Amino acid sequence: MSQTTLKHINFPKDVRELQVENLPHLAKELREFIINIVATKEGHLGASLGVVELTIALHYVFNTPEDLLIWDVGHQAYGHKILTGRKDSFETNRQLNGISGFPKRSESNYDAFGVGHSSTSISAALGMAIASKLKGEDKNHIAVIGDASIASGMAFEGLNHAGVTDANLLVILNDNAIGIDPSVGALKQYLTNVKKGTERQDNIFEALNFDYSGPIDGHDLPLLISELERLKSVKGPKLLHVITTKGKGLKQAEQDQVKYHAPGKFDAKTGELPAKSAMRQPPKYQDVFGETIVELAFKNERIVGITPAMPTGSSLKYMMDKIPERAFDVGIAEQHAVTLAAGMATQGLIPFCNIYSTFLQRAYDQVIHDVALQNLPVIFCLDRAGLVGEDGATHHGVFDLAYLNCIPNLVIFVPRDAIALRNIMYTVQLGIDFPIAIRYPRGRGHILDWKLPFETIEIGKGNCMKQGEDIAILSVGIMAKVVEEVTTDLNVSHYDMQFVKPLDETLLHSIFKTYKAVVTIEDGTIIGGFGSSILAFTSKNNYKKPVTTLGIKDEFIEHGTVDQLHKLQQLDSDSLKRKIEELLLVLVKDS
Ligand SMILES: Cc1ncc(C[n+]2csc(CCOP(=O)(O)OP(=O)(O)O)c2C)c(N)n1
Ligand SMILES: CC(=O)[C@@H](O)[C@H](O)COP(=O)(O)O
Ligand SMILES: [Mg+2]
Repeated sequence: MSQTTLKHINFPKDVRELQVENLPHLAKELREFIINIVATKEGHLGASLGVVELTIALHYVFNTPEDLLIWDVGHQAYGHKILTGRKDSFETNRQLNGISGFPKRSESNYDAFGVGHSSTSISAALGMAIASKLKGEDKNHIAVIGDASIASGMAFEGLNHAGVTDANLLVILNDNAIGIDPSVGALKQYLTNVKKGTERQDNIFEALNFDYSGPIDGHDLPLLISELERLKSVKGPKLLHVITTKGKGLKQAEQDQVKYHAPGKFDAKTGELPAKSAMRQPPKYQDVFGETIVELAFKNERIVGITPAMPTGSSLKYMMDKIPERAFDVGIAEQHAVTLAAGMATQGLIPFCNIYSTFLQRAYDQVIHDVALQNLPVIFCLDRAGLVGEDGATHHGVFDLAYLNCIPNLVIFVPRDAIALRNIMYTVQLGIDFPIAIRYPRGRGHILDWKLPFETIEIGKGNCMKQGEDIAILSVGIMAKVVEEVTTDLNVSHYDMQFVKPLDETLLHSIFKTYKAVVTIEDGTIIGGFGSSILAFTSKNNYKKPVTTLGIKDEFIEHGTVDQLHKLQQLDSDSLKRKIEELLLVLVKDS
């Protein structure tokens, strides 16, 4: 085959017909292709660069899609997508109406399982392997899982079960010694010792009845291929330990693996990131959290911070750097993070447990059973609430208001801006006798001067932002900004209710007595969220005024920019304005 392999490749036939000695050239082209597109279109970079050889080897050796290949998390699957029919659409990756950044069953039959949240691959592959056996089918089932993801409880549950089956399951541990941030925990130390050759006895995977092989160099294509060929004929659960370098092939990505996990735009030739803008910008909510917790923790020694594997993303890193003995990265372990916080709270500590809204879904029982039921004063800081943009359906933080709303004892606060976030953090560390969830979005707000002297926030109180006539718009969180834009032109009232729970009932009674109609707006699901609580309030109190509830509709929202998605959900200022004007017309007609 000529040197232009990727350009003319027709998958899978052409790849499988290549000589092994031609595969490194394909790997080189695949890397360049990924770098060139991610440099301009953005996305996850380092993880996919690290598994280029592994991707080629897997598709070369196994008969995908008949053999079922599952990528854990799926942020490393760009090479897989490009090789399996999505080369031409790859430039639409993560964009509105484009392909998803993660494997997705509806996108390709090579995507055996939909992913995005970590540590699901072993259970899913085991489920498929058991199904194949029951159906009498002879297939291979392969889960590729990273060193940070395999340390999660769910992965261990899968290993523990698989070890007592004769399922035809191959787990490939892609060990690059890093998650988004450096991997943590005793398992990480164990894997490091295995690599150094100081931990050859009592192999943890052999102890779980897996046929263990490795560690082998995951960039050595001939070696990978011969090892995978050998494993094809090994029966039962097996684990191949592969060592790779995250960011392989792009110098900067290898050197700064945290930044190049998902670097944004960069120069494809030099690997350089663009210079930071010199213009003063409003801070990211994450940095408001990170800087504020440090400021508070220096004064209040009972404050502790917890993150499950997202120190950089959440900015808890600031506290880990300044007060390391009170800031904990527990790895991809959301359930543990929540119950750890609960345990700390029983002993008088003030835990700020920072979890992305979407990942808290995994620790729902812990929130209910370990925190709320015991009414423990855990402070949940739920980052990435609302629509997160290009990560799409697996990552939007739109369910939290609904899934938290029904939990007794739990207070839910949604700051409208950075100052409110800072002030609620200040307020709750002064002392609370209930758990609280504070949920805020990804990225920057709009307030430049946010580091003002702290003020306390009265629990359960809303604010009147603008007094008008006829219609009251009740917002929570960053929707206040959208309402503000609309109410500059329209003579209606705006209330920032702040608390989804408890509702400010005194304020609500006065609103329902004053206005002809009420509109609620939130960046969470309409079902079960803030608006639904307002509807429940009206029916409980027998108010007959019309209430319009705006928010995320009853559907999974795909990927796109946050602005595009807000527009599609009619949560942008033009849509809100249209809605209010329609309502005003109806009110005029009815009067
Ligand atoms: C349940 C859950 N928690 C957190 C994340 C965020 N996350 C995505 S990738 C990642 C690190 C994965 O590391 P590893 O498994 O070692 O794969 P690598 O990136 O090194 O290829 C984390 C923490 C997630 N996707 N799912
Ligand atoms: C794959 C994954 O789950 C993370 O990499 C996630 O994309 C991080 O999101 P942020 O960029 O919002 O931190
Ligand atoms: Mg890793």
